[in-house]
Amino acid sequence: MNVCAAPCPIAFDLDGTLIDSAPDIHASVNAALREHRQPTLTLSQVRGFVGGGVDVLWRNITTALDISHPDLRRDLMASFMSRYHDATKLTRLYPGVIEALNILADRGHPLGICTNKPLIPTEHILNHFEIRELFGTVIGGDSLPQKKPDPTPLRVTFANLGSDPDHPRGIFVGDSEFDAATAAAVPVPLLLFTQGYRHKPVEELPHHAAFDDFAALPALVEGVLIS
Ligand SMILES: O=C(O)COP(=O)(O)O
Ligand SMILES: [Mg+2]
Repeated sequence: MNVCAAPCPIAFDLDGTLIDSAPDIHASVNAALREHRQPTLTLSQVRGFVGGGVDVLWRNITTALDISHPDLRRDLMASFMSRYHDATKLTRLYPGVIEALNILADRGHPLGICTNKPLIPTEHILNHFEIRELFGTVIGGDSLPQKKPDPTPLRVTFANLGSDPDHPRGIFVGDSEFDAATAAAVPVPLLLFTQGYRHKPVEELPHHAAFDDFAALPALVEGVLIS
């Protein structure tokens, strides 16, 4: 595992890590399904489909609803995106996120976003919560040809934050199987937020430390750093 000295680049996942966005994703999915006279899904079903980006979300939805026609799938995704690109009404920051980000920024750590959410809704939600300026780089699910769990987006995030591209240094903060696999592939330490959209028990995901309250994050970051 690569170690990092302060100031250390810190990359954050978005959905299920900084924000609880599943209610807005659920609402946009169901509006698209209704528009095309399809059955709707529960919040917990949709929450379980988040993490791999929009293509994975809709692959899961069409499998669950047994929708096989490619034209219908394309129309559903277009209808979804027309709502999702600026959906913020039902989305909340997890408690303590702003305070933790400000503490880490004040300590001089360069901060970035590495999400599988497409860039347009990502930028929209960061601006909505007035936290966009805290991040030196924002890599979305459609910013590069690769998505998490491919390590490339996280490597690019750290490189954009000043890390040597050939020897990535940094810390990743995320919530899911996708994030755990990505951090392990770079490799960098993962700080796992346990209140997000993970499927498996915490013990089954490779991680450096786990936390359920953002108030604990600054101390966990300090614990990773070499002095
Ligand atoms: O939108 C998704 O499916 C995943 O987004 P995340 O990478 O921020 O968890
Ligand atoms: Mg996530």
